[in-house]
Amino acid sequence: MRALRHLNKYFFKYKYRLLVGVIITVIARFFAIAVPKFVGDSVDIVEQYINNSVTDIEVVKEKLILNILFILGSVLITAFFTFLMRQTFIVVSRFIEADLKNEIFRQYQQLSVNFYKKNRTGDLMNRISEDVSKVRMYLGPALMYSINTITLFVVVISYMFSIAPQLTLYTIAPLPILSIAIYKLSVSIHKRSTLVQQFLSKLTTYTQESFSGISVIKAYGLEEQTQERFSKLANTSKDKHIDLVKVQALFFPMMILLIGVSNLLVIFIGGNQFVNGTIKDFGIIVEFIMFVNMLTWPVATVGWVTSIIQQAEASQVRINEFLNEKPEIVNTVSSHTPIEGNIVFKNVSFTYEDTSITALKNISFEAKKGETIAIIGKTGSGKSTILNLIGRSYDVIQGDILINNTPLKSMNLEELRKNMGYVPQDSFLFSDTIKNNIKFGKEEATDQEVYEAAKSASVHKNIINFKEGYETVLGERGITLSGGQKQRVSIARAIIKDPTILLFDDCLSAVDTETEEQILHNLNKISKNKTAFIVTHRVSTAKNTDKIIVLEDGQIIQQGTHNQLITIEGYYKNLYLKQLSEKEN
Ligand SMILES: Nc1ncnc2c1ncn2[C@@H]1O[C@H](COP(=O)(O)OP(=O)(O)OP(=O)(O)O)[C@@H](O)[C@H]1O
Repeated sequence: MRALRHLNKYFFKYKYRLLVGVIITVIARFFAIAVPKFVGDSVDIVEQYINNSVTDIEVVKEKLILNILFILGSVLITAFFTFLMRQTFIVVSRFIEADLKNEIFRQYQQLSVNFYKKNRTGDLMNRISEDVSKVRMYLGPALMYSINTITLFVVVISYMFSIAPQLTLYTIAPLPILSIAIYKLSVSIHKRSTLVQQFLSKLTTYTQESFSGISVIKAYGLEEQTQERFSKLANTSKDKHIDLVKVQALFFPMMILLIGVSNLLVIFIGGNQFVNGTIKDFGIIVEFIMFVNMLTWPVATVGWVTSIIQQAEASQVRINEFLNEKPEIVNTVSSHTPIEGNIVFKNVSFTYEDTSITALKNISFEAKKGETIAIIGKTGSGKSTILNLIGRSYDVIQGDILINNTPLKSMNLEELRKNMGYVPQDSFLFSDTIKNNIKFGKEEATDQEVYEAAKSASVHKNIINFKEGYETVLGERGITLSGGQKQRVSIARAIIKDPTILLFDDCLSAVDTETEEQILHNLNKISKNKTAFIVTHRVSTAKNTDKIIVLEDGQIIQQGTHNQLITIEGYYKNLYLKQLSEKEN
């Protein structure tokens, strides 16, 4: 129950609603026990008429009608309050469920890129959906049934004791057995349903992948094999379901058996006691039979609730694990720290913790405000890592990165990110309209600003050629953009932000050289006061920049302008000559 303490703050938040819930439950149970009492009374009056202790049939009739009206009234009131009880507890549980989801999502947003690398997306999703659902069962049904059971027990059993103590003991004796049996059954049901869930999610993942990769499956003629693997998974999933159904099928028969045993005990022992005079009224036996039936379900819920709490505890442990995770990149500065574009790397070395790969070794360079820097080098040489470090996706441990002589860590992180326009290597677009995808960089942007940004990224003409223009929906529900179009929409998203620092991570690779030239030309115009870093494999991209940094194996091997570097023997000159001859051929 330790992990579940995390939820106490939410119980506190909704304390008044919960208090109302408890009062409603107590009222509902009080009226519920009135029914057996009036039934018992009715049997007694009939019995008295048969024994001739009451001789006037009109008195009997009047009493019976009155009891029927009381029963009807009690049933209606009980039903109304039971409705209110469910409304209160279940609604509160839905409130807390939403609050908890928000808390988890907020935490996810704060956690750094490294966290996402260490944990699988499926796991992150499960904790915010499956696990929260299990916790909700504890917040809603478990709480509601517990209060219901406690109230019913206190009210019913004390009433039973007051009218027939010995018979009460015999009647409730089998109930703990029922509770334990239901508990065992619930645990077994839970184990089996977890397996069912696992296989269902395997099946879903497999199906999803098969649909996404349908073109590869068809191209390699793998339909048969894919079908076979699907059938195997579907069969195992079916077997697991049957296992579950077998155990679930035991639930109600077991309850009926134990209710039957309790009823028999009431009839047998109650009957004997009535014959030997321990019990005076025959109606008591009828009342007790009704009480036994009334108690059975709450007793069964004790076992069920115990297993719900166990599952909720296990889920909350998993949720807390992520909630307690400390973000690696934190903002320690709340004051205003102007972001100017002078960026200096001083002896920066960087090793990725998870792979132990040293991506940068003793890197030093300077980028002045307004300059455009090209970073060029073989694949895996550390180009993207430089951009990642400027954007503080990771923190530097060895060496320093300074922006206007202030270490990066001493800058307000929010301000830093606001002043940064980053275009990743594989551009990601949301399943939304093109316009909203561009506006992602500046929510309040006007249509005109969106068009201007798209023009600067040389994608405006493509967009207006679509039937729906800027309102064209992308992704699964809509059209798929070509690689180059995607890259350019991503560039427009960065440009619209009008940031101080632009980080382009090889984001012109899918664009033809002519369009690339246009974009670079536009960029030149808009980046007068901005510092821009362009990671590239092409000399055509690098040649007009203010400085070119050539990386190899995490080290800077050359640095200078295009004109300087083509005169020096080395990587850049070789690349230049190679790409030149490719162009000529
Ligand atoms: N997030 C990461 N976690 C662990 N290792 C990484 C990570 N990103 C990159 N690396 C490793 O660091 C090295 C440098 O990678 P980086 O992405 O900076 O190279 P790059 O020059 O941008 O390559 P490319 O041109 O292929 O994009 C590589 O060996 C890579 O495997």
